[in-house]
Amino acid sequence: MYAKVIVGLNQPEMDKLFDYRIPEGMAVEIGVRVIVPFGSRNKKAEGYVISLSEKTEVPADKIKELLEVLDEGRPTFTPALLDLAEWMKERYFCTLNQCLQAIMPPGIRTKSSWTVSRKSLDAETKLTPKETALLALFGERREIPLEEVQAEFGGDCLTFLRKAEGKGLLALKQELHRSEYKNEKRLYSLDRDHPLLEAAWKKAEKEKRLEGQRLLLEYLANGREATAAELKEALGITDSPIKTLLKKGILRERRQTERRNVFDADTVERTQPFTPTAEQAAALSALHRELEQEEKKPVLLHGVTGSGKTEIYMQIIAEVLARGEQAIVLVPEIALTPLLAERFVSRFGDAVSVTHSRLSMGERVDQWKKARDGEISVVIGARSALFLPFPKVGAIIMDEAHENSYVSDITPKYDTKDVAAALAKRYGALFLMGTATPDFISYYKAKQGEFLLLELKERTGGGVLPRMLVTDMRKELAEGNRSAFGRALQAEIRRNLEKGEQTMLFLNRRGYATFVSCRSCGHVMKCPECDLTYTYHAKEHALACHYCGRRAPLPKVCPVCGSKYIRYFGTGTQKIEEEAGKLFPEARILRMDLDTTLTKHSHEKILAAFAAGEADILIGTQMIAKGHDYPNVTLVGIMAADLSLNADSFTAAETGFRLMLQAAGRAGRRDDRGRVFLQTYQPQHYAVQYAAKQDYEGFYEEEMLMRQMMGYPPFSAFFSILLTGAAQEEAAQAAQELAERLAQADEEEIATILGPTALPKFRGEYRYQIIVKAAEEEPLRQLVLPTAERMKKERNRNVRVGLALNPTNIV
Ligand SMILES: Nc1ncnc2c1ncn2[C@@H]1O[C@H](COP(=O)(O)OP(=O)(O)OP(=O)(O)O)[C@@H](O)[C@H]1O
Ligand SMILES: [Zn+2]
Ligand SMILES: [Zn+2]
Repeated sequence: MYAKVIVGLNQPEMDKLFDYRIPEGMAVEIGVRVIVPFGSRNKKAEGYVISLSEKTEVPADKIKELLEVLDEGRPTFTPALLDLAEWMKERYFCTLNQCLQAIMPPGIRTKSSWTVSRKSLDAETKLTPKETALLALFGERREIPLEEVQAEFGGDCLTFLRKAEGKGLLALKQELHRSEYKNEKRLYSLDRDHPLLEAAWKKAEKEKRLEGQRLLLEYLANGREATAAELKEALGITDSPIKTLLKKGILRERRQTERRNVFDADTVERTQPFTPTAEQAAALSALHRELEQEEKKPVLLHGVTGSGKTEIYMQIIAEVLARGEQAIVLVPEIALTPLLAERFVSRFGDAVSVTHSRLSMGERVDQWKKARDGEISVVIGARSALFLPFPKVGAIIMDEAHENSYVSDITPKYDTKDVAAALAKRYGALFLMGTATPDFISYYKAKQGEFLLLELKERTGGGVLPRMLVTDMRKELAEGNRSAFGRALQAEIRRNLEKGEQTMLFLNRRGYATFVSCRSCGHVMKCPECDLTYTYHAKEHALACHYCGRRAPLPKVCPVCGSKYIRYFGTGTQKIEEEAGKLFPEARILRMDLDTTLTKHSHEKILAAFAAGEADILIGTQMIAKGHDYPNVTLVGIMAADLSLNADSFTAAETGFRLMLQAAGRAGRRDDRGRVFLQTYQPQHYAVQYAAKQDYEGFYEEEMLMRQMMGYPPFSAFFSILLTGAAQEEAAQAAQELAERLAQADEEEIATILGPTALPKFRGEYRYQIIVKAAEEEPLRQLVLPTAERMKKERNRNVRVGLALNPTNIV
């Protein structure tokens, strides 16, 4: 038998299947991880078995054998996940290896390291100056890590090293490092039938210096088992008596692996399903119908905040579990609080687990194994929860489905929504997206019939929507108020402090300090071609359009009103906190943003403290806008709606609008006390106008007209191509060349090619972007993919080419 293997090395030329013979007696299943020999020098590498075959084209004297099967032979990739990886490869223009890496739990991959060891030389050997320098690097050492040589002689010094190796100066050696993340305990107990036990005991009782042994024997005499740490703690002994008795065989060691629980289900009270409201019942019966279908349509559940979406998820999950299938609930990383997990645990007990990036690697691997081995059947998690190796998923639910964080930021840059849909199809599962503010592409697809659209328009408790009030910050400035707090908001915060009610203040961080506007008239500097906000580049003190590449100098006065109050917009949560402290010295203030939530659980602690009434005001970025229900919050201030409205993306207005609506959803969910202040320099902006009316449909219609006019998705498709390299010249040249080749390849002139545009350096690398736009996606793919592929293969590795289709944040 032969195994067809993807070798886990990240080089484009490795992106094909390699055949290996399966040695006699080795059990190999499709989807397992293996160790394979590789290349002419039989380096070792991790690989993934994609398929099995009776025959091979590789000649018998050339074929190599698998060295080892990992994970006790249990497959890492289920058939559905393998199939998904193939799909991702096509969809996201990357290698199969990259897709498999994205799917498997981070950190389990076998790592490899190389060392260089010195050989003794005979006096005859003539050394080149470079070789002398190399040997000097060793100093007194016999062996040094390859990295050290690379740091000295450059990343591609391998040829030189191989030559030196051939000459007998040194040897290169590879070592593999497994990361198993086993939570292994070593338990010690007494072998009570041991022939030497009696004698050892007597001796220990007699001799004072063997007091440790005596204590140990006594403690374990009743058949107890304990870890070394427990023994040392209980008896006040050192390691030495344990070691001595272990050596004699009087103590026995047993290894026990435990899968860590990340949730204590026993502490959560069980709840019963609610009787659905009329709206919920209608949605549920539509979902039941869909569940019965062989070919299922993705479902978009558009329900206002508090309309009972979560309850619907739970009732669907109950049905899926009853069929013996599993369910995956995706939530944005930041919304994944214990509170949310608890709601699911209260219904499904210890069938539920959670997984997210704040868990330790070991905890994550354990949850992954539990899914594989059928120990859990519901998982709530961030986007990687999709890739748990469940046997048969019956439903994939995506909460807060409008969220940007669902887009992966490392290769492959997948959109979780697309991947979830593709995976659901492979499982034959229901894919349910729930949100109060659907993103417009999804809403458009639903309206076009590609998704099934279900709507919930009322809050379950009959709660009313809050009052929305717009504050014109230009007017505040004109009347002498330079503060970030409008006067009306200040008055309402005071009122809330007096009444003991809570306030939330939102500040969007996206686009922080990157656009330029006039504080007198609210005019925002925009690219005249694309109608997208110019991004301010501080270094060059200039404006740049990240879409078409146009540049403009920073104006000294406002081109509309002539005011000198031109500035790049930006205020941080910290500044708001300072100001709030001065304005309301008696208030207890909490702040939640990236800085205050760096440590594990800090995010939950802040929210829990606020929920417990330990603060009057919570200031935060959009991370506080998600799905939390605080009955005592009656006032919400959106400090600078402009920040999101003016991001440099075609989705800026939409994103800003949705944020305003979500923030509003936090106010007064129980009664009619809810008030929301929308502070803005652009009160006339259509997104602000519609948000004030909480009119999702109205805004959607108008925004779609704009997009159609400007030719943005969903009325067009575009690729953002990013060329990245450490050497500026080289990256710029490659970008120029690719743009030219694309223009040449576009014989039928279906596409518009914008750029290359230089983007700000990122992690020390130069970046150039090309945008290729066309009316339809398929012909665009046909044009861009082969051209970019060829470029990738021809270019040396110094310039990387990354592709993204219709990214919402262009940069
Ligand atoms: N059928 C029902 N009868 C009574 N109460 C219900 C019903 N369904 C849900 N609820 C309650 O109404 C509240 C809001 O429901 P839920 O949290 O499911 O709404 P949601 O749409 O998911 O909210 P959000 O948009 O904030 O995520 C919850 O306290 C929930 O327990
Ligand atoms: Zn102006
Ligand atoms: Zn432009």
